[in-house]
Amino acid sequence: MNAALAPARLRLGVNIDHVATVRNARGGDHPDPVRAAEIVAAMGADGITAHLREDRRHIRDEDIARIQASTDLPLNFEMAATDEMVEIALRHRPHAACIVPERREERTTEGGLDAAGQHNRLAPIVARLSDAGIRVSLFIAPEPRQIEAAMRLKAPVIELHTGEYAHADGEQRAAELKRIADMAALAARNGIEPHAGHGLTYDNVQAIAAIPQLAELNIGHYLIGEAIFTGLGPAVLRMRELMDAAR
Ligand SMILES: CC(=O)[C@@H](O)[C@H](O)COP(=O)(O)O
Ligand SMILES: NCC(=O)COP(=O)(O)O
Repeated sequence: MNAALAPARLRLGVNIDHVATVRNARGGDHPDPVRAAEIVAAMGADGITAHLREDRRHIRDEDIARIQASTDLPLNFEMAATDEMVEIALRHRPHAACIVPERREERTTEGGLDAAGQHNRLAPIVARLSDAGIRVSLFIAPEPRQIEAAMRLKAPVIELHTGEYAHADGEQRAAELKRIADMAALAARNGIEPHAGHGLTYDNVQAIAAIPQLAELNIGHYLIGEAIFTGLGPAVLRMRELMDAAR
């Protein structure tokens, strides 16, 4: 690894949404994503990510303030580009707001935000959040036109969607990895801090973690799944270890 290119430490943001998915399956308050946030903080993770979906299928409104109160870690609030979500973000003022695409019928966030095609809709949202001191991130596919759109929108951060990479094999995976590496470099050259996430696992994280320009990975579903078998603390530590070994 070229130490001159790599940010000091690749941050790990842990997405705790799917603790809430399990909680909601029974309609009660166990397992509590706040307890997960506390464990994640104690294990030395660098941030908490939570996605308040429009349908509230996992994280709910009241979780946001509780998560913020439970740890000093920065909260990366994932949100759709809607008036409702902007108001919620402005009320809670998280460290960062990551604007994600949302389709109610999807199983998960299947693709990146079309920042290039939605400039006029996104511009006032990015401006309002930024004016409130919230660090805006755009969850986009690793495509040059989306990076260029992020530049036009003056977003300080992008998060590259790694789902296609995670689902690909062989040559296709290598091509996806190259796309992510190239777009991380393009973003960094243009003053945008690149992050990455979605579908990352112990098996596929290292090639992504080795991309020198990336400053942060956000990882959730796999870690929460592993936590069932090993506990959340050990799962976070193992992911951290793999990330560190890749740099
Ligand atoms: C935007 C994103 O990738 C995360 O929010 C993560 O996937 C967890 O939420 P979903 O599984 O509901 O998409
Ligand atoms: N933005 C990606 C994220 O927060 C975590 O995605 P996943 O690991 O749950 O697929």
